[in-house]
Parts: sequence; C-alpha cells; structure tokens
Amino acid sequence: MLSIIPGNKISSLDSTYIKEEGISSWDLMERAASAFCNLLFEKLLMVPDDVFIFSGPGNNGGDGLAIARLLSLRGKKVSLIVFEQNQNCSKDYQINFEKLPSQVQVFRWDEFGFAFNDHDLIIDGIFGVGINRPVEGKYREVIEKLNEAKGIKIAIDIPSGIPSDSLLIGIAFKADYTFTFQFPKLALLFPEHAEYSGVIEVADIGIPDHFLEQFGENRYFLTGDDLKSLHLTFNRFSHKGDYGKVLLIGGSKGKVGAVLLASKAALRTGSGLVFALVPEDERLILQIGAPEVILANQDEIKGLQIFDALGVGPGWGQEIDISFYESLLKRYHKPLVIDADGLNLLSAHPRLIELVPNGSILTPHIKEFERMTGKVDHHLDRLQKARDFSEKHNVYLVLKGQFTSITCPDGRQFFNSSGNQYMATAGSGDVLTGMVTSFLGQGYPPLNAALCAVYHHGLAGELASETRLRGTIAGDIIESIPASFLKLGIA
Ligand SMILES: NC(=O)C1=CN([C@@H]2O[C@H](COP(=O)(O)OP(=O)(O)OC[C@H]3O[C@@H](n4cnc5c(N)ncnc54)[C@H](O)[C@@H]3O)[C@@H](O)[C@H]2O)[C@@H](O)CC1
Ligand SMILES: Nc1ncnc2c1ncn2[C@@H]1O[C@H](COP(=O)(O)OP(=O)(O)O)[C@@H](O)[C@H]1O
Ligand SMILES: [K+]
Repeated sequence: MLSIIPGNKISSLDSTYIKEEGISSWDLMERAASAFCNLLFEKLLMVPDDVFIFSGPGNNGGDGLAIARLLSLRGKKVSLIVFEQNQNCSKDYQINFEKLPSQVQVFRWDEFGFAFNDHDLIIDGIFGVGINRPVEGKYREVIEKLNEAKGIKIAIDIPSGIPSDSLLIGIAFKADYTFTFQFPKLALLFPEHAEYSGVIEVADIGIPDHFLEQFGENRYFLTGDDLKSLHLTFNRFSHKGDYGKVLLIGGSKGKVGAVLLASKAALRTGSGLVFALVPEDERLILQIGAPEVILANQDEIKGLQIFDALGVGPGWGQEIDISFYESLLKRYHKPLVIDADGLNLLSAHPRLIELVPNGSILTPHIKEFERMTGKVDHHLDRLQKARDFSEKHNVYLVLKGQFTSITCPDGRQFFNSSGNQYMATAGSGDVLTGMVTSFLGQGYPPLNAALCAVYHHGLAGELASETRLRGTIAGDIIESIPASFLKLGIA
C-alpha cells in the first residue's frame, strides 16, 4: 500500500534511496520526468504541440527542465520560462539546463509575453514540496498571470504554493491536473485545495512500497491494487448462511428508502441473508422495493446475537425511542456499523458512545463528524480529531467525502482513491452503509470491511457515472457494485 510521506522526510527518503539503489539524484529526477511524460501521453487524449514550462530554482524546476528536454525530443515546441541565474539553482537543475536541446526556447520570466491559446499546455515546475514560505514577488506575479491564462494546466508533483502537508497560505497555481511523484502529498487530499490540484494522478518513479513505509507516518493511499488480497472467497459448496446474516435498522416516515438502498447494497455486496427492521407502517415499501429482504420485528431482534453484523441509522430520524437504541448497544457485543441518525443520536446522547462495541465502524460525513467532535477548523484539524476520536472510543472512523479517510484506533489512516463528484447524490451514503455492513457480516475484520466497502463504493460510483454523469443516482451505484468486483477480478 502506498505510504504518504510527509514533506520534511522526502529529501532523506530521496537520498537514502539513491544510495541504496546506487543511482545519482539526477537519475531519479530523470525517472520522475519520464514518468511525468508517460502520464501526459496516457491521460491527455491529445497532447498539445505548444508547451510552456515554468521552472523555479529547486528540483521541481529541475524536473521541469528534464521534461522540457523529453517533450522537445518527442517533437513538441517547448518554451521554457526561468526565474533565477543558473548558479543560484539546485545542482540537478544546473545539469539539466546544460542538457537542454537547442530547440527549446528559453525566456526569463520578465521577458516573456504570457499570451496563451486554449490549446496550449502550461506546466508548473515553479515550486514542489520544498516550498518554505508563502509565495511573493515575481513568483506571485507569474502565478497570478497563469491562473488567469487560457490553456491546459498541469502541476509537477504539487501545485506551486501548496505546502506538502498543511494548509495553503496565500496564492498557489491552479492546475487542471497534478501529476504527483510516487505518492500523493497529504495536502493534495484536502478539500480546501480542490480548486488547485485538479485531477490527481500518481506517477510511479519506482520506489517500492516497503521502502517508502519506513519514512511514513501511518498514512496510506488506498488503490485497487491493495484490495484483492483483502477479499474472502466464495466457494462452490457454500450456502447462504456462509455469507453472513445482517440486520439493517433504520427508516422513519418518508425515509424508509434509506434502508431500502442499504439493504439492496448489502445484497449486491454478497450478503447471504439481509434482514431489515423498520417502523411497522413502512414495511410494505421495503418489501415491494426489495423482495429479497426479510423484515424482522422487534421480538425477533431480541436474539440479536444471531446476526453477524448490524447496520444502524439510515433514515432513522431523531424521534426514535432512545431506550431501544441504548438496549441495542448493550445487547450486541460484536462490531457494528453506525451511520446517519445513528450517529446524530450519539452526538445528542453522548453517554451512548461508551456503549458502542469495540471495533465498530462509524461512517459520518463532515457535518455528522462535527456534531460528534465539535467545530473543526480545517481538514488537517479534522484528520487529527479523527485520530483522537478513533483511539479514544476504539472504533474505525470512515470520514466520507472526496478521498474518504478510514482511521483506525491505532492511528493508521487510509485515504480512498476511488469515487467522483457524481456520487454527491442523496442516498449514496446509505449505499455505503449497506456495503460495510455486508462485508462485516461476511466475516471480514472491521478494517478490511471498511477498506473494501469504501473502495468498491467509489469504483461502483465511477462505473455508474461513466454514462450517466450528473444524472447518476444512488440506485445506479448499487447496480454497479458487481461491475466493480468484475473490474478488480474478484469472483
Ligand atoms: N523523491 C523525490 O521526492 C523526488 C523529488 N523531485 C522533485 O523535487 C521537488 C523538491 O525539490 P526541492 O527540495 O529542491 O524544492 P522545490 O523545487 O520545491 O523548491 C525549493 C527552492 O525554492 C525556494 N523557495 C521555497 N519557497 C519559496 C518561496 N515561497 N519563494 C521563493 N523561493 C522559495 C527554496 O529556497 C529552494 O531554492 C519535488 O517536489 C519534486 O518535484 C524529483 O526531482 C525526483 C524525485
Ligand atoms: N465529490 C465526491 N467524490 C467522491 N466521493 C463522493 C463525492 N461526493 C460524495 N461522495 C461519496 O458519496 C457518499 C455520500 O454520503 P452521505 O453524505 O452520507 O450521503 P447521503 O446521506 O445522501 O446518503 C459518501 O460515501 C461520499 O464519500
Ligand atoms: K509544481
């Protein structure tokens, strides 16, 4: 799994790796530049002929110079805009400057005209993870102009101005794409930086995961490659009892659809038996909407231990009998999944949180999370509060949004790479609740249940939205769950 390395450890990572591999820092920069160019040709349908590269004084600028050479060798008309005298720039910058082919036109920033067309490609190599203060002076002037300019904009490693692991102060380059080296820098995952980072792609420069891990701080980027080994298999001689008996509890007048969505999602995720407990008057809707679901009644659920997992909260409302919730938490001793009003009720009745079984999975969106922990200032603060909360209450916290994070009681934090903006639609969280509950009921350890559910939910959202775009609805995500398994080769 890809470790996310903090900015202040990247240069020691770099030098240790170079030493162990017996390569030079220039070699590593060359790998980075060619990985960048490969991504460019892979991700852009048409790579523009006119390319403008802005190179700052450090190694991010050095990457820009190497990219200038490689793109020029591939027939592109490259203009390079520089800021400092060569002798004031990094060593590898200077080497790459010497290697520039004569076809690359070099401009000083104050001699350059800044006139671009829609189809020009603008590459930002001004600053990378070495940024150590807010951008001012000539750099600010140039970034302001570039942010107004036409053209397709790509940042090398990180948009210039964004610090590697903390919140932007002042100005930064606004990229359409960020091609980041080896692992995404933490700050790229902050919602506050969404307008700067654009689409994030990871350019593999060949540093292995186990090597990265030594420099990490227990933060990881979850990709499809990580998932396969987490899944349990379905075997030929199995029966429905082998794949978990789960119970979804929620629904209220007008909101029973939430349980319907969660139940269907649990079935599509592979649950053998899905039970639902909803108010008496709302049962018919559920039964018609999903005939595969078994409706439980209050008496049946007295023997709660027969269920392999519970999913509590979708569409529940705030008006429920709180003593029922309390007795549920007291009587069920295995990890369970809590979402939506199940969480809001914990916020309203804080004594209940102490009753939540160890290892349970809580799936708040940002607002629900704030209700539980109090006001959050920014995403970094939220990530720290998530760690504190998980550790204190011994639960897994799935904080939903773009790059949903999964925080473990031991402090590990995983960031999901799948999903897109078309999942911002009513009920998509209920789908996730059904999926997590399903995996938990199938016998996955809580962490694996959360990782698998979050990743497949995002991938199903991507697949569902391929043809539906902004018309994607939660039900489409459910119907694409099997396609997500297929895509990852999970039988
Ligand atoms: N393994 C790696 O991490 C690799 C990193 N590489 C590149 O190296 C970059 C990091 O390079 P550096 O450490 O040289 O850092 P940068 O290139 O980000 O910038 C550092 C330079 O900018 C100056 N500077 C910082 N903030 C400034 C500000 N606000 N105004 C004016 N000047 C400022 C510094 O004094 C220094 O000269 C990465 O982002 C990446 O692009 C790649 O070359 C290859 C491998
Ligand atoms: N822009 C986005 N990118 C990725 N995933 C998203 C995005 N917007 C929403 N999602 C996902 O959709 C789900 C929304 O959940 P939630 O806010 O609880 O919705 P609801 O309450 O309507 O069911 C979460 O899993 C979230 O991660
Ligand atoms: K940059």
